[in-house]
Amino acid sequence: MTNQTVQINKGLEGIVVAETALSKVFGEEGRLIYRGIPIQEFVENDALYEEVVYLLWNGKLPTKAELDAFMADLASKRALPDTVVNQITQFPKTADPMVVLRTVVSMLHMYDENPDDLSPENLRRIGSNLLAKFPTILATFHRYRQGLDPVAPRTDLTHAANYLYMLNGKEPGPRSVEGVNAYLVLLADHGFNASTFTARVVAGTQADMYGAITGAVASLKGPLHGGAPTALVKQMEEVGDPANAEKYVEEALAAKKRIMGIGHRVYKTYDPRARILKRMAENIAKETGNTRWYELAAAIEAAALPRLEAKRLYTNVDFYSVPLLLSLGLPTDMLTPTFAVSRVAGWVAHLLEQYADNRLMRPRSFYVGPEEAHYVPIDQRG
Ligand SMILES: CC(=O)SCCNC(=O)CCNC(=O)[C@H](O)C(C)(C)COP(=O)(O)OP(=O)(O)OC[C@H]1O[C@@H](n2cnc3c(N)ncnc32)[C@H](O)[C@@H]1OP(=O)(O)O
Ligand SMILES: O=C([O-])CC(=O)C(=O)O
Repeated sequence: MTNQTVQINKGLEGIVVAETALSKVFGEEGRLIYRGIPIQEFVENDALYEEVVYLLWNGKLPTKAELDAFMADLASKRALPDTVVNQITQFPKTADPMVVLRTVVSMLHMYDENPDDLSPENLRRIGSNLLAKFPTILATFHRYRQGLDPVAPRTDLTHAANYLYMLNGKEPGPRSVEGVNAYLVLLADHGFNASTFTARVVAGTQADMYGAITGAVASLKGPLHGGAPTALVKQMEEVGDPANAEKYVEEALAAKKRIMGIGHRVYKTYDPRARILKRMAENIAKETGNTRWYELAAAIEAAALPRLEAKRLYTNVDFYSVPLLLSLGLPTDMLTPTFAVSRVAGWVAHLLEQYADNRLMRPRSFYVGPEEAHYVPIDQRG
């Protein structure tokens, strides 16, 4: 093989490595379906996040009785072992919540009686255990770092409502619950995105599900993936006022900087989730009177898109998640963790597929180092 004959697909662009029946991204058309159902139908019908999780994990929408049982099971798994809560309260208060999440997910393997059994029933048990506990891990840390006691999870609230309740210590209003629930619904799965692929690579070695999800959280944290909102907040703060957006974007692009929340490996048009999130962010901004973030985002987008259209770069899901979640009162460093609260549904669903039909993931690299060199003893090296 020479570098003339080998085809190198940097970033695995366009490479198909497995089948999935979970979600399909129509990159040219700007459409997304979960098991055939267009994502906007879930939002239009006020579907609960738990319904989407059930759909992804079971291949069908739940009946009322199935949903009730599924929600009761998740709610019963929300609490963390006391030892884990104690450990979280030893972490540095300045820790990044994504690092806390990554660490605690890995730690939970040690508190599970049967963590390495890869049978489908056990994998479902672990998947629901993790999905149920993500909000509790984050809320426990968020309260501790503010010097507050953790709030025990409630079993009578939905996933979205309980998350907000544990973060803030008070029952959230319907607008916040609706907003967070819709956000969780929209981000639950997205083909072979980087964090999902990471999870599948780990599972491909038949390592445990805790390890695969730990890897997925690590991958989501990066600014080119789920970490983009944090970087976008920084850019918004630099812009400061919508009137500065044109100048800021022009200078940033001239300096070869990226505008965060713009561009996508698969979408060559506006991300359908961003369209919905934009509308929601605008409505919430108007309703709450907290318009700062929405106005900044809209001004940056208006300055960026005409300049980036020629490269087919459009608004992605991370962009309007910023004004939406900030207007709902989430702190900046909880944006990416909240993405993880949603996406764990997809990770688990993909892992169920991967373990059920596994083959070790092992691509090749093209070696460009020297073909012949020799060991030199340390005292003879110059
Ligand atoms: C949930 C999610 O993960 S959605 C994505 C979240 N990430 C972001 O929003 C970060 C900003 N966006 C990006 O960095 C990219 O668009 C990615 C990582 C999402 C996709 O990247 P890729 O498909 O690998 O595209 P690649 O990095 O090759 O860029 C292609 C060209 O577009 C440019 N480009 C890509 N994104 C941007 C951007 N946000 N701003 C400015 N220019 C950009 C690149 O500089 C490059 O230009 P060039 O051909 O002149 O060198
Ligand atoms: O699919 C991708 O590459 C990134 C993305 O939008 C997601 O993970 O939701």
